[in-house]
Amino acid sequence: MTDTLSSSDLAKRASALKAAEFVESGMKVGLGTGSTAAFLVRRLGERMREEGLRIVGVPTSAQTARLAREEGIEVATLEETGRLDICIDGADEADPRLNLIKGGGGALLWEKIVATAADRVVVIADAGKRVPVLGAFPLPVEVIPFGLSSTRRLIEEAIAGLDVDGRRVELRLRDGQPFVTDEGNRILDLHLGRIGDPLALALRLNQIPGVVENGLFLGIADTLVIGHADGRAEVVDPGAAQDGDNIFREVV
Ligand SMILES: O=C[C@H](O)[C@H](O)[C@H](O)COP(=O)(O)O
Repeated sequence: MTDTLSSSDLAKRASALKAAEFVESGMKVGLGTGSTAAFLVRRLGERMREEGLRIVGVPTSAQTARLAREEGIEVATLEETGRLDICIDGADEADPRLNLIKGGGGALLWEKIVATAADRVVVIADAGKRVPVLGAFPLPVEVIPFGLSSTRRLIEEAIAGLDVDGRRVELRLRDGQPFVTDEGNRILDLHLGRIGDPLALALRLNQIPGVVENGLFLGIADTLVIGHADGRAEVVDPGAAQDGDNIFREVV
């Protein structure tokens, strides 16, 4: 199995295996989406079979719900669970304050709802996801299909006045057709290059009618687990280890 994994997948797996150790029996767990989160869900399934771990999982996408069920994890909704003990999810970019871009797989809306319902949010990623400044990865914005071209124009106008390097807005396609999210919405990818003020951008985007949510996760993550291809994983916990003062935490 190990032989067939790329070095990036080995790193993703290392971070997921480390984060799986934070999960204890009886916990209600938010289950992320994407290739890194898939390693986590499989590991939790393995722990259930090997050690009798008992958890309830709240998936952040239909895709993760399917995988969790395949692994024998009890799947529930947030309505059923109430607050979660922990949410573990991947990311597309993470800056030094653990602010993130998410939604590369189109699951940002459920992911943000599930993450903000959890007492602890752990991000799992390979080292390449760590960036000094967010924005090289296109920022996904979930919009409703009604009035899409008008919403898109308003987004273009909004970013024209903000501290970013690029301004291209692209409708996400899959197999030549507009990508459809689990909520039946569309994704606009904002090619910004560099996001000088993520908070200003997040607030501005979410004021636009037709925008459901954006992929900036500001002040949401508590811990970052960075995996390496040799199987090592570093746990970065800025709240505990560094300044501990995340200016976004109270705001978004
Ligand atoms: O919508 C998808 C999610 O935000 C993913 O967690 C993110 O795109 C990272 O995915 P991966 O682990 O596949 O790089």
